[in-house]
Amino acid sequence: MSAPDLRRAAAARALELVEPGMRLGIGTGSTAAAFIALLGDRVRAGLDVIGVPTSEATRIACEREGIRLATLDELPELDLTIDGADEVDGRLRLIKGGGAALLREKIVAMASRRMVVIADAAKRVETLGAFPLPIEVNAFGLGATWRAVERALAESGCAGKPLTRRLDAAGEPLVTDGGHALLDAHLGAIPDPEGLSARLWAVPGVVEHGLFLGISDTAFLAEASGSEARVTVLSRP
Ligand SMILES: O=C(CO)[C@H](O)[C@H](O)COP(=O)(O)O
Repeated sequence: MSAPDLRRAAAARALELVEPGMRLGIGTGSTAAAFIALLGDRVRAGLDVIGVPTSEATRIACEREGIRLATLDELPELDLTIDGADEVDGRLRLIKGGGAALLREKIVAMASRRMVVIADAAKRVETLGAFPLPIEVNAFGLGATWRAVERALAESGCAGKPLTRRLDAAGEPLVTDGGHALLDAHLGAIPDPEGLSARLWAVPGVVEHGLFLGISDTAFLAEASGSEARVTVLSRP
């Protein structure tokens, strides 16, 4: 069972939630791409839905599949967002932003009545933080913001952990779809995600961070079971 097979199995399970006429938030990343491909098949077979993409990459992928799109200005309330995640804990708290789309992903998820995560079961963790936490920051005053973020991390029990600036494929500083810089905090473990979230939001140059807390209520996690993919449903207690 390959990783693409697992992504497709999780995406197929989420597709069962999609009903005609729904306004969908459409996530970013390789698992979201599997969902977009399956949704495209359904749209070509006559399903009428409209989507709001969470990144330029997703917008292009949806257009290629013939999925009708709108902006969040045109559709400020959505029925359902389907998106991937980099880590999922037992309380459905997430780390997202591995694909640099965390800001739009969070705005779209928060505008949705429901956010459902699709992922390989390997993303399920006991404690968030092994995946570097993405922190989107305004490029103005980056040095000062950097130091303030380090202080916020230290106050949250994550002292002395390295912070790096995300680079793009060409090795240049990455610029997000929103025109911002992206930092990655290599924490190993986040003992208090809610406390860290509050402290990061208190830093003026922080635009958003990749902790999604209390946003998603369901995750479809796919793992191999013999030659089949088994999808486990994780629900927020
Ligand atoms: O948050 C994201 C993009 O910003 C993605 O959803 C996350 O990185 C998971 O990606 P993938 O499905 O490729 O593992």
